[in-house]
Amino acid sequence: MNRPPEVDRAAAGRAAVAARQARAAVKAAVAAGERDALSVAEAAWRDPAGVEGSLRVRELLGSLRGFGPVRVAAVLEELGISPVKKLGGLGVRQRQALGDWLRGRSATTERGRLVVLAGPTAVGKGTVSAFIRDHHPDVLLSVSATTRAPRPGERDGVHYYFVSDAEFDRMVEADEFLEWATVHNLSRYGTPRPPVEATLASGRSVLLEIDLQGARQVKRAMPEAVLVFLLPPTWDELVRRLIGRGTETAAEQARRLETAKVELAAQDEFDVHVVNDNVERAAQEVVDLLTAVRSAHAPTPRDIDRNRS
Ligand SMILES: Nc1ncnc2c1ncn2[C@@H]1O[C@H](COP(=O)(O)OP(=O)(O)OP(=O)(O)O)[C@@H](O)[C@H]1O
Ligand SMILES: Nc1nc2c(ncn2[C@@H]2O[C@H](COP(=O)(O)O)[C@@H](O)[C@H]2O)c(=O)[nH]1
Repeated sequence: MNRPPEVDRAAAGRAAVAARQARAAVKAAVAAGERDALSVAEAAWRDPAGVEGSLRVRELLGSLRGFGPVRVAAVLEELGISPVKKLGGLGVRQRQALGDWLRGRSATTERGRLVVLAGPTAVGKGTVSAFIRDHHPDVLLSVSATTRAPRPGERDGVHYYFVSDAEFDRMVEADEFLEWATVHNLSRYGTPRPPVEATLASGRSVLLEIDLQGARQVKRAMPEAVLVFLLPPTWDELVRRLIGRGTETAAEQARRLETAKVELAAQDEFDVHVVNDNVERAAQEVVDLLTAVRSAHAPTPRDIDRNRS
């Protein structure tokens, strides 16, 4: 049966809006450093009719950090690509030229810093990380996956990706984690690898707020990562914070305090120690590590630590 033309027009309009939104999401992911521009181009060439394939080359270039219209136009001219060309419509030579250019660019972009924030339960890791997320949008705060249930007020994709045991198993099998661990002998937590890799490659810094086992795994996988141990002013204050937070049962609090003793005993494995007696100051010390300029004269984490003691 033939449908009236206005029905077809409405469906086509909805499809166009959806395609525009999908393209905008790809551009936003590249701009945020969550997707690497070369992998977007390669996806377009694998499937020219897909979302990436319908992205214009100038839109992809315009999503790169520091690339305004003038710089984009200059690169398009250098590569001999028309400003209206879509990624999926590039010929073999143009694909080669753009691919080489993107590869060369990522080789010369200085990688961002990876800082790992760990420390005993209730010391304030989440509080300090949230302060950094709210005041330093240039830093990517990695969102972990966990099998634990959300607490009141926690949102999926913001505080954690709340996943089932089966989904966590699948992610482990697919090697999707940079690190993962069973924490407090209870739930599993893991750092999704792709956003961390893409963000570091784009030159932005990444903060991981994870437990001791995860911190050790990251140091093995990426020795250049800076491990920060957050300390409470005193043991009694740590206990006060845990009980005052009121999010765990008495049994769970006792279990967490046992883990805390083990974690405090491992603090010498860390590059830097930060005492969380004041959230803003502790956050600033972590941010200084994330943004420190890497030059011959820049302080190393151990210098910063030494100067404080
Ligand atoms: N500098 C500080 N001074 C006083 N209270 C603080 C400070 N930092 C954090 N807190 C409080 O301590 C409690 C525990 O903080 P938070 O939940 O951030 O700890 P955490 O290290 O992330 O814990 P966990 O590892 O168990 O998730 C919270 O109630 C928080 O408001
Ligand atoms: N190894 C990892 N540990 C993680 C990760 N994300 C969070 N954590 C740590 O788990 C405990 C408990 O957290 P809570 O939110 O349940 O209180 C805490 O020490 C976090 O630092 C991760 O991806 N990997």
